[in-house]
Amino acid sequence: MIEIKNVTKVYGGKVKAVDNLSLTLKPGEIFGFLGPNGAGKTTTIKMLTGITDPDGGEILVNGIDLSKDPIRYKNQFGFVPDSPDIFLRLKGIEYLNFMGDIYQVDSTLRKERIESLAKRFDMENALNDSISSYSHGMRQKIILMGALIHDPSLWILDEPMTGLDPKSSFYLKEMMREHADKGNVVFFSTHVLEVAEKVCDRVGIINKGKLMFCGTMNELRAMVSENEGLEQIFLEMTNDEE
Ligand SMILES: Nc1ncnc2c1ncn2[C@@H]1O[C@H](COP(=O)(O)OP(=O)(O)OP(=O)(O)O)[C@@H](O)[C@H]1O
Repeated sequence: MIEIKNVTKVYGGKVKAVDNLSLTLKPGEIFGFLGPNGAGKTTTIKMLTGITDPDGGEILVNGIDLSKDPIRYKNQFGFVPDSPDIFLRLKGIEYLNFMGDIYQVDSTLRKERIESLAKRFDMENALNDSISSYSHGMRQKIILMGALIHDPSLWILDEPMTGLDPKSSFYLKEMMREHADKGNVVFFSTHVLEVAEKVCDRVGIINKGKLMFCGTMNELRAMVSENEGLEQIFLEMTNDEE
């Protein structure tokens, strides 16, 4: 469960990247966070993961307050950032073991998880190569595998489908569903409406730091008139003209 309460982030004293945002995500749901470029999605994710501090409001994951118990808080989630270009000098397997060490995953469990994730993402033959030799999609996959190695209850994924081939994207969506169905929460950002439409139980639409809509895809569809598509509603909600 994620509780974001009246959270605000202001950059440089003037850019309100996130403006009084409140969201509650319940166990069992895949939540898609949608918005155009610069809407405040990454800033929200950075606050949710403790990378940057909010200027106001509070955030709780599974009842744990980020500002009061940051280590226990951070143990609750696995995070995949939008840029997978980190630890390029490590081999895939070294990176996974590094993540396993950080999260204190014991060796038997670690081996099992690495094998099963590598199989799912078709990475079995790439684990002994250095990450710098990987394609963008493979880098995305190794980061994803590292984020899931401690089997966190909450998944936080920033633009997770970008760069994945159709097969991996399909498996990831399937894994997201399975994970949510076990009573966990999957929170991911995207600027692609079709992706959200296919996998989300609920979506939040953010523009200029403000939440414009939060509800199920059916509730969003109900707002669409006969002559409009979902895309048009999305564009209207995120239109820059006042
Ligand atoms: N470190 C920073 N310093 C100053 N302003 C920033 C910083 N990071 C983001 N911003 C500004 O905050 C606003 C929200 O940016 P953010 O990156 O959260 O949007 P986003 O929805 O993730 O966009 P995108 O889809 O392009 O990644 C934008 O106006 C952006 O220019």
